[in-house]
This record gives sequence, structure tokens and C-alpha cells, in this order.
Amino acid sequence: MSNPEHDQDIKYLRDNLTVYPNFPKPGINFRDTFSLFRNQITYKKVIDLFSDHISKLEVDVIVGLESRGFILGGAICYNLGIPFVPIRKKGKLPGKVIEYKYELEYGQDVFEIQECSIKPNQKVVIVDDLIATGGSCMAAIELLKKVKAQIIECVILVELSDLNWKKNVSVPTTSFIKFDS
Ligand SMILES: O=P(O)(O)OC[C@H]1O[C@H](OP(=O)(O)OP(=O)(O)O)[C@H](O)[C@@H]1O
Ligand SMILES: Nc1ncnc2[nH]cnc12
Repeated sequence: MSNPEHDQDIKYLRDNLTVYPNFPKPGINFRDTFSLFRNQITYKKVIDLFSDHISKLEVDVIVGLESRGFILGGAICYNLGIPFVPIRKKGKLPGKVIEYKYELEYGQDVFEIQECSIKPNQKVVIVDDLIATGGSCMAAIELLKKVKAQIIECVILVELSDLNWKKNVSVPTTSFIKFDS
């Protein structure tokens, strides 16, 4: 059900998100979510939107994707009193890790998760700032399947609706702000 207060906040956030044409490559319109995080009013609106949505789900752990998923995940976990687990770019996490290579709008990368960070059957929500091709979320989903997590949902601030991410993402996904690329 649509919440009129949320609808107003979402419009405000959409109107205040800065776009940088031709970054990091010609032809890419880079939607810079840091422009919302560096302002205390918009950052609070973002964290409240996520926290309100996730508080209605049954969730044990929030998994944030490097790097902007960390800025969201930490604050949401603090609000809801649940643990945070990172998925990081290759070579940053110590101990036993599992890796998955993926493609995104402007290149490719490798994600890793620590094997010990999730217990079998834990209910997890993935959070990130933006979904474009869905490559990052798909990689996170594959890693979480390998550690036997129960993936409840991906919750994303901005979706680029025309990039066909739905074909890559096999779990329910909620996004708040919609743009075309
Ligand atoms: O849906 P996709 O095509 O996978 O693209 C989305 C991902 O791209 C950006 O991160 P990026 O990999 O640039 O990393 P950063 O947050 O570390 O800068 C964004 O923050 C998402 O994580
Ligand atoms: N257009 C875009 N803006 C910001 N982050 C992105 N990640 C992938 N595509 C992006």
C-alpha cells in the first residue's frame, strides 16, 4: 500500500540526487547517491525509508554490498538492532572466503563473503544504493546461496529501470527511486 508521506520523501530524494554525465565512462549517467548521504536531511529520509520497510519483514541479518551498501546497512542495522554482514570486493576480507565474478554497467568485478559470517538458514536482506544491470545483486545472491542463507529480499535505493536487471535478480526486490539510465 502506498504511504503518502513516503511518496513525498521519495519525490524529494529523486529531485535531490545529483547525476554526472559521462562518468566513469562516456555514455554513463552516474547517479551519485553520495549527494543524498552527505546531507543530514536526505540521509535520514533514506535510512528511515529502508528501516521502515525492513522492519516489516522477518530478518536476522542485513547484508550490505561494498561500498555504498555499507553506508546504508550500518545505519539500518543500528536502527533495527540487527547484525550487519559485508560483501566486499576481492582481497579485502580475511579468513575463509567464497568469491563470485560479475558484470556491471561499466565493467566487471569480484565479490567475496566470509564463510563464517552467515549461519545456515539465517534470514537475510541485501541492501545497496543502486541497481543497474543487477550483476552485483546477482553475485551477492549466489554467494548467499553458497552459505545457505535464506534470502528474503533485495532492498535498493535507486533502480535504473531500463537496464533489464530483473532478468538477473531471482529474489523479490524493492526499490524506492526509479530512473532510466
Ligand atoms: O546493478 P549493477 O550493474 O551491478 O550496478 C550496481 C552497483 O554499481 C555500483 O557500485 P560499484 O560497483 O561502482 O562500486 P562502489 O560502490 O564500490 O563504488 C552501485 O553502488 C551498485 O553496487
Ligand atoms: N549509472 C550508475 N550510477 C551510479 N552507480 C551505478 N552503478 C552502476 N551504474 C551506475
